Amino acid sequence: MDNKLKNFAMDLFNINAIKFGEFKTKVGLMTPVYCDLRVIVSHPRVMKTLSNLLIEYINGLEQFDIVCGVPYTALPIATTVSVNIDLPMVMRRKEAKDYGTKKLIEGSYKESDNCLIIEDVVTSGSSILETVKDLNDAGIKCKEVVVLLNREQGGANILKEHGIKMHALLSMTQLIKYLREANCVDDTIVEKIANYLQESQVDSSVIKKNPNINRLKLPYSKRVEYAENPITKKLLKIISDKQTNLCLAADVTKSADLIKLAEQVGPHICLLKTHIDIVEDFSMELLNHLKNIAQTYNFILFEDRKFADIGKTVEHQYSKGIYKISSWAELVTSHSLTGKGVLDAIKQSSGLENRGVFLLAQTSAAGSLIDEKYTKGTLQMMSEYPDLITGIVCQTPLFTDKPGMIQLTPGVQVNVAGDNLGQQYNSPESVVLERGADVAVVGRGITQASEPGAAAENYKKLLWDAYLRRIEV
Ligand SMILES: O=c1ccn([C@@H]2O[C@H](COP(=O)(O)O)[C@@H](O)[C@H]2O)c(=O)[nH]1
Repeated sequence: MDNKLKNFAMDLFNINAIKFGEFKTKVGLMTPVYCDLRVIVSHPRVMKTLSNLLIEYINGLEQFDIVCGVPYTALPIATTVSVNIDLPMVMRRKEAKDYGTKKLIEGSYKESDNCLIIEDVVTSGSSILETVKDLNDAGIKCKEVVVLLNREQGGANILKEHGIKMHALLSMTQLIKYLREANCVDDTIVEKIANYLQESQVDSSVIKKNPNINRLKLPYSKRVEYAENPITKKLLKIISDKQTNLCLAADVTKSADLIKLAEQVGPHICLLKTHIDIVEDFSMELLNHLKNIAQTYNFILFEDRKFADIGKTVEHQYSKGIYKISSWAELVTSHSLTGKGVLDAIKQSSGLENRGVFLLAQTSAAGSLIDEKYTKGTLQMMSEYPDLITGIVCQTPLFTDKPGMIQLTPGVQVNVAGDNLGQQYNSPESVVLERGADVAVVGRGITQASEPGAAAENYKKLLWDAYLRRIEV
């Protein structure tokens, strides 16, 4: 089987079914490898090989009453299998006809027939689940799917969670290994794909309840109506009106520098993020200046306080002390570490009408102790406080089905070299196109530029162009 698969991998490469470069996926993110198996229908020899490979695989599985291909690419593949092993096939329509039977499943079948599903490529498994749902609604049982290629991005686990066992002829790792051995790709591509697979894992949250709502494809202006928090609405409107998804990390230590910076970059940003406790000559006067500048240039003041204590302490840290954060920062960040008490404290002290919170679910720092369980717990907290949470601070698209929430991504610079204290950078294009950022945080890329205003304008343009490419305007 190994040799046959290797030859088949070469066939796929030769007919241009596997491409390397920069491609957009179904959910709007970028990928360095694209599998377009629709072309197989034009290559009967490759189709025959695929059919034989699938049949060899299926013969090792339990018996099925019927087979069904996931529309559309897998339809002809399932047909060849059906014809060659004499296994009846049914077809799933993507839309019901508006005349005649209005059935979604075409063909002859009995209720409780056991159906084998066939699919070409699996990323999240969402298309398979849509097919399973329609088959189940028609009374047909589906427990197993055979796929040509598993992209290894989490689809197998998601299907397992839904009671579907996935069998794959090839995994992405295997495919790339075969192509490397045959010198069809070089080590740089192999490494790029390995990194991409590691960084683009998906979980059940990407299985959208409503396939029409995907924040990565929706313009900011259209997302306003989905936001439940008033500051989130305000932010989305500012982003849309000013055409900027740039947040400045204004990490300077003197009031005069902060004011000057705010004036210089004001026209180009939607958020001005502060660490107010690093300002050596802090006074409430500084905040009055900042509030005026924010009003003049229409941006939001955002204190990156990263609350992480018990609720009662956070209540004081938020509203009392010398900084009185709640009185001027419309947005703050919080860790999810100590649980919901923090959010309740912020909610109580601010009222809901004019404050929002970004929860930190991942960090850009190397060696962070945040693991997958912590990140998932943070997303759960987000779902429980839709009226308070503005979004999530993270590095990868952890959610796509909540267009009213904003993904804020720090660690952004044109020069992606990183610093000597663990900060890791990605380019403006990649955070928006590959990592799902709605708003990108840029600090030293602007503050250390010789002309911060011009640098901010440049970042604004790069980020906005990437956003336009993402939504395909
Ligand atoms: O994971 C995180 C969370 C927050 N930050 C903050 O963003 C800026 C980044 O500044 P640069 O100069 O662009 O590195 C800074 O204020 C951090 O506190 C982050 O970097 N990573």
